[in-house]
Formats: sequence, C-alpha cells, structure tokens
Amino acid sequence: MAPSTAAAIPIIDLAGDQADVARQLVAAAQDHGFIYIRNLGDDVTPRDIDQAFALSRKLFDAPAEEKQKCAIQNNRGWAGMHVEALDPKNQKARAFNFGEFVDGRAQQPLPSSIANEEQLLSAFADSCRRLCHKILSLLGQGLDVGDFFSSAHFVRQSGSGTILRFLRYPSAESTAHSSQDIRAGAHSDYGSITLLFRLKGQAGLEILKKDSTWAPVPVCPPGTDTDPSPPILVNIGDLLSYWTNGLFRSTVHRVVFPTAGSGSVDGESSSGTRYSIAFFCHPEDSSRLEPVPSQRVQRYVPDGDGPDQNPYSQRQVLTAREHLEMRLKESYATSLVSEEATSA
Ligand SMILES: O=C(O)CCC(=O)C(=O)O
Ligand SMILES: [Fe+2]
Repeated sequence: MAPSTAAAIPIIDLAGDQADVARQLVAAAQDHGFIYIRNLGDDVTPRDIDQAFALSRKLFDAPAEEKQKCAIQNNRGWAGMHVEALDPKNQKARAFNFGEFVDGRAQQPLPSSIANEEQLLSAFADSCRRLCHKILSLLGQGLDVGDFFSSAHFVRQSGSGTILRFLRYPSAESTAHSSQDIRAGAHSDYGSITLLFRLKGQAGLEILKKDSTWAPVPVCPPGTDTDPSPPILVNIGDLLSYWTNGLFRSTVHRVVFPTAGSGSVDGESSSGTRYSIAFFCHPEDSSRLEPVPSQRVQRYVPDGDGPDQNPYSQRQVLTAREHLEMRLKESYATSLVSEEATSA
C-alpha cells in the first residue's frame, strides 16, 4: 500500500465504455497531468515490456567504446553520465535515445551488442505508438475535437521528435547521497504525451503537485498489485498543454533517492540500479501549436492556484519542431548529459 502522501493519480482501464474513458482521461489530464493506464496485457504485453527491459540491460552492460561510437547527435544515441563523484547532486541517469524506426530499421547507429535486436526494438516502439494514438484519439474525443491530436501524429515514420528512451540510474549504494539528492532534475516533458515503464520495487519518481509539494508516484498503485504488469504511466507533455491553452497540465516531475520515512512508498526502495523506459510521443515537426477549437478549452480559466511551476505551460513558439529545438538547446546547454560531457 502506498502511504497517503502518494500522488492520487487516477487509474484508468482503456477497455471500458469509450465515451466514459475519454471523460476520465480528460479529467486526469486536467487535474494531474499524469494517468495510470491499467495494463492487463492488451496494448503493450508484459512479455514485450520484459524483453525491452532485458534489451536495455544488455545495452547498458555493453562495453563503453561500443556505446561511445553511438554518442548522442540530434537527440539520438548514447548519453553517458558526467562523472562528478564528489558532488552527488550531479548524479544523472545514463540514457540511450532511439529515434523513429522506418520499416523496422533504426535510422541511427546501434551498439553492436543489440544490433541484432533491431526488429524487437522497432516492434516495441510500434506498440508504444499504437497506444499513444489510442490515448490521443480518446483525449480528442473527450474535448470534442475528434481526431485533432491523433491525426497530427505518426503520419510518416520520420519528421517528428518521437523518441524511445532507455534509462539507467545509479544505485543509492554506489555513491554517497541523501534523500534530497536528485537522480533526474525537475522538468516537464517536451512532447505531446509520454509513456513510462518502470520496474516493481524501484522507487524514485515524484511529481510536483498544485500545492507545490512533491509526491511519490508508486509503480504499482493500490488495486493493481496482481495485474500481469504494472500500469503504464502516461504524462501530458508541453505540446498538449499548448494545444489546450493550459487546460491539460504538463506536470513537473523528477527522480530522487527516497529513503524509508522520507517520501518512500511501501515495498519500493532506492537500492540497486534503477531502470526505466520512456516513449516520448511527438507530432509531426510542422504541427502548429494553436489552441484547439474546443469550447472547453476556450472557456478554460486557470483556477488561480498560483503561477504554474512549469515555465513551458505558456505557449512561446509556433510549431512542434521550434518547440523541440528550444527545449533541446536549453537542456544541452544546462545539462551535463551533453555531447561534450558524455562518458560511459
Ligand atoms: O525514469 C523515470 O521514472 C522518469 C524519466 C523521465 O521523467 C524522463 O526521462 O523524462
Ligand atoms: Fe520526464
């Protein structure tokens, strides 16, 4: 059971009555910006998820030179961790970003240890795309704008910022840390929606609530413990926030080292290496980020709960590509996870 401090994110089963599911998704996007999608094996099967995590371990365990040959370029490839052992606050996840696959083939170099698994990776990305499409259609339906969101995505298999990302975080034991230290800094996601896959027992993700306090996000919220796979966590990114004029929350989140009694969830811990997989779904680059013609969006007035903590909740750019470039420029300028700073 999660302690009462855990974020009260709704758990939604996409198989229910579709109009009702659409309503629930819109409410969750508006109230929390995060949604648990119950995973009973229909959309992304537990076997696919297990295989993807096995591939991720294989990739991270591959020799450093192999990964270094795929060093990140144009937001695709290997981003190693900046070694800053004396300053635990600078601990960062290591990540490998896969851009879109075209006809089952990666459009970037892959480390040789996983090069033979291209089909599997591509199939996993395809399942994620299909699930994103379904969720985007339902969100459109819930706002009475039909397929406005879904039709802006996946028209072609390239020409978008969509990324499948494998992440590995250092264990709590591997270096000195306190519960205040950060494994991944506070941020909102750049795309439309993100799917996040996590492993049972591995603590760390927190969201910033409307009252400006952090709340842990359990991997298995109450009622899902016996499901074949933990729920898939979906979060709203900046673009859906722009498209809805802030009605949908692009909620700020981070990854930390919770310890017992300090923001931890029963049954989860920070020990051991933490793995996660994110699918960042982006629309076609040329998509314009104007508010959708939904009465609900037009009528929306922020509820006066103070300035939104996400500086990107206000639309500043015209197209999806412009937004992505702005975010990448900022994150590579401030983050140690950059081309120059990569190490294995
Ligand atoms: O690893 C996690 O739980 C979250 C990762 C994340 O928020 C991101 O990569 O944008
Ligand atoms: Fe994120």
